[in-house]
Amino acid sequence: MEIFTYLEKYDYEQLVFCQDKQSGLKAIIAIHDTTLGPALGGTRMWTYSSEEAAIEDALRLAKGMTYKNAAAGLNLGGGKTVIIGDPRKDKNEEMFRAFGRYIQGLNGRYITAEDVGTTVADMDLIHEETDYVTGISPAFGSSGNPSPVTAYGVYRGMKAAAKQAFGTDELEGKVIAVQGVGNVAYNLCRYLHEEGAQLIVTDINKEAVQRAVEEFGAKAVDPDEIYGVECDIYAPCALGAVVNDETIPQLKAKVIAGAANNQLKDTKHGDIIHELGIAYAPDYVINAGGVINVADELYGYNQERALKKVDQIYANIEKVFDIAKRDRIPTYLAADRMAEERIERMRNSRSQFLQNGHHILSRR
Ligand SMILES: NC(=O)c1ccc[n+]([C@@H]2O[C@H](COP(=O)([O-])OP(=O)(O)OC[C@H]3O[C@@H](n4cnc5c(N)ncnc54)[C@H](O)[C@@H]3O)[C@@H](O)[C@H]2O)c1
Ligand SMILES: CC(C)C[C@H](N)C(=O)O
Repeated sequence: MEIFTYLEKYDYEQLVFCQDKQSGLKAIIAIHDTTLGPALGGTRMWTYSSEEAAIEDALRLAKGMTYKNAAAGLNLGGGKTVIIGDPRKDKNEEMFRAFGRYIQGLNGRYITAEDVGTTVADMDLIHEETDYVTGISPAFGSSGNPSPVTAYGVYRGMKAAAKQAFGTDELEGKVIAVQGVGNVAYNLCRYLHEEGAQLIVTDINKEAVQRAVEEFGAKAVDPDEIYGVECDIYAPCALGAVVNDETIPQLKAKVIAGAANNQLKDTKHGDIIHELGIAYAPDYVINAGGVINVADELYGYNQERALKKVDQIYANIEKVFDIAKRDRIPTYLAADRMAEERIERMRNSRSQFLQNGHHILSRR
């Protein structure tokens, strides 16, 4: 990969490589765009097949956070970290402490939180070295694990998408196919079950499936079967790239609404499902509940205020569908337009002079 060519093409600001021999830390922090504010995005720990794959993932995820934060109405830019390693066996205290010191070195340009492979306990270790971390333990007056709040946002966004497809946002009696019943989807299933939806679930983790069957009366299917089941709504809550050439012909659902990041394998798949009349709730708009929740820590965490903001995911999904109808475009493009327009408006509003972000006389 020609790194500077790539950074220039997609307008990235900064790429930081962090190495600590003693702890084994190998981390890549990507900062995409800080027009709206400091870059906020989680830290993913994963066993990448190559360094290039890790760099690509960090870059792709950081750009995704720029769009997610902008579309959610947050005054935050987009960034993300990947740590190369196996989260089940390569973690140690020194690693997260060393990483925290690297974050501190960026002096607030980047703020981290949980992502796949990292936990609240990891964030607490980072917090030993820097304040630029969110999703730390509630014992610190903080917001803790973002997953249940992400689930609430997905639930609200799914209702808004259902309204587009079925004329009502009632989910009672609707058949919903949930792919992956991990941290987010377990909580999502609880909301859906409480509203009277019928659940079909799958996961490669048998215990996770069993729990959903026992607690929510869900029907279990094998991982490969989930795409083709008879259902009203398909909720991808495991992996990315699940809407692709192989899966689209199998889909019976009228709505796609789930937590997973980067659900469309390629943008052309967003065009295809649009032509098929499937109502797609763009991933980064519907799954913004976690980042909205952790971002509230920057104002002194208030759960009520955070959940009120997460509730707005319903209106944000409605807005995406309105833009799609107005401009006759697929919803994934409408979401991009919504995010990009906000960034541009804010960039332009900064053309007036302000001393250090404050009025020139404010230090008197
Ligand atoms: N946790 C959050 O707050 C948050 C926020 C935004 C987006 N997301 C995204 O939502 C998705 C789920 O996040 P999570 O925190 O619940 O992760 P998780 O790891 O707790 O859950 C994912 C589940 O998917 C299962 N899975 C993996 N491969 C599968 C396959 N091929 N078929 C079926 N199941 C499979 C795993 O066994 C696991 O139970 C991820 O894509 C994540 O990036 C999470
Ligand atoms: C900041 C985190 C809560 C971000 C979350 N991992 C996401 O992808 O939205």
